[in-house]
Amino acid sequence: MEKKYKSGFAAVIGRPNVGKSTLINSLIGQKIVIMSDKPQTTRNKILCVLTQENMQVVFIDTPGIHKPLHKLGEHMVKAAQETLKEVDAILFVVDANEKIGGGERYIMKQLQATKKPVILVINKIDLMEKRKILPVIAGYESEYKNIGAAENNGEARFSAVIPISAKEQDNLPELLHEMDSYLPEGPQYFPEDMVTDQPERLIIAELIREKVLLSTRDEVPHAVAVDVDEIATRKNGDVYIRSTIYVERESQKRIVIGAKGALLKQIGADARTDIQKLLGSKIYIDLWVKVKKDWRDKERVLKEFGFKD
Ligand SMILES: Nc1nc2c(ncn2[C@@H]2O[C@H](COP(=O)(O)OP(=O)(O)OP(=O)(O)O)[C@@H](O)[C@H]2O)c(=O)[nH]1
Repeated sequence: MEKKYKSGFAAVIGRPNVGKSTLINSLIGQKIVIMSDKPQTTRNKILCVLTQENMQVVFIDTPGIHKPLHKLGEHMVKAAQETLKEVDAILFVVDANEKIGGGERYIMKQLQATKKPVILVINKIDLMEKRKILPVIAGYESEYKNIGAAENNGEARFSAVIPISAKEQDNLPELLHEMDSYLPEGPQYFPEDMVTDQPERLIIAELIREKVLLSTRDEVPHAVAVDVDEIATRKNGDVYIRSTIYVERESQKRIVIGAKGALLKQIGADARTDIQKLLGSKIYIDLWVKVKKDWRDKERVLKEFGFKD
């Protein structure tokens, strides 16, 4: 019998520096994850789309989940938790060589609230003697259980534990094989060439969204989605980008546009600087603001990210 195609979302969670970007890059086989040292102000970020013969996985980052509460608004933590409730699996990436600390415990607590399959990915095993890996696994399992007992009065377990080296590309097929069992049957949503094509669009949208959030501060709290409607390269190499910023209310639209369009202009100018860095060409940017009440709906988000009907 022919095996059905599978597709879905996986969140990649872990403290800074554990190797999330390296893992994504190794999975994809080319460097498309934008490593940014800017503060993570956004809701979610598509890290990459991995297309294989039997499955397609969209890896996303949910910034709100890896930082302690005091550093972030509660609403961002909530937003991240909501996202995690919609993914099919969660990859919790840790550094095998680091002791379990407050950061990991904080994340594990969040993860238990999601009730989703969590795959513990123990990274950087190339830096460790093989015999020392088992105790690391046992350490995490017992912590997770304890947190589960304290939080939910119940036993909590990782769905799987996979030791890997993202850098040496060790055990990655096993990780993907494991993921396959958590993905639902579904179509190949994104075209195969997504890896090189779409992320650029998504990253541009992401950069614009970041500028909107930065320049409006908390006045349009995360009620913003950005679509890149058109990217056209002119004969001389300049790039024209038309993009729509979606907000949920008229009042938010007024804020984003600003007095005499000043804020929108500023957003465009700031975004242009970054996009120019990304694309390496001269950029013209045409920004529109629209009110769309239901963009938060899952369907809307899926569409935004290029899903077909
Ligand atoms: N030896 C070894 N080093 C690794 C491995 N994976 C990642 N690294 C290194 O660890 C450092 C951090 O890796 P990143 O991939 O940037 O980590 P990250 O989790 O994405 O970090 P943030 O973007 O800060 O959240 C880099 O110097 C990587 O080269 C691994 O499997 N083995």
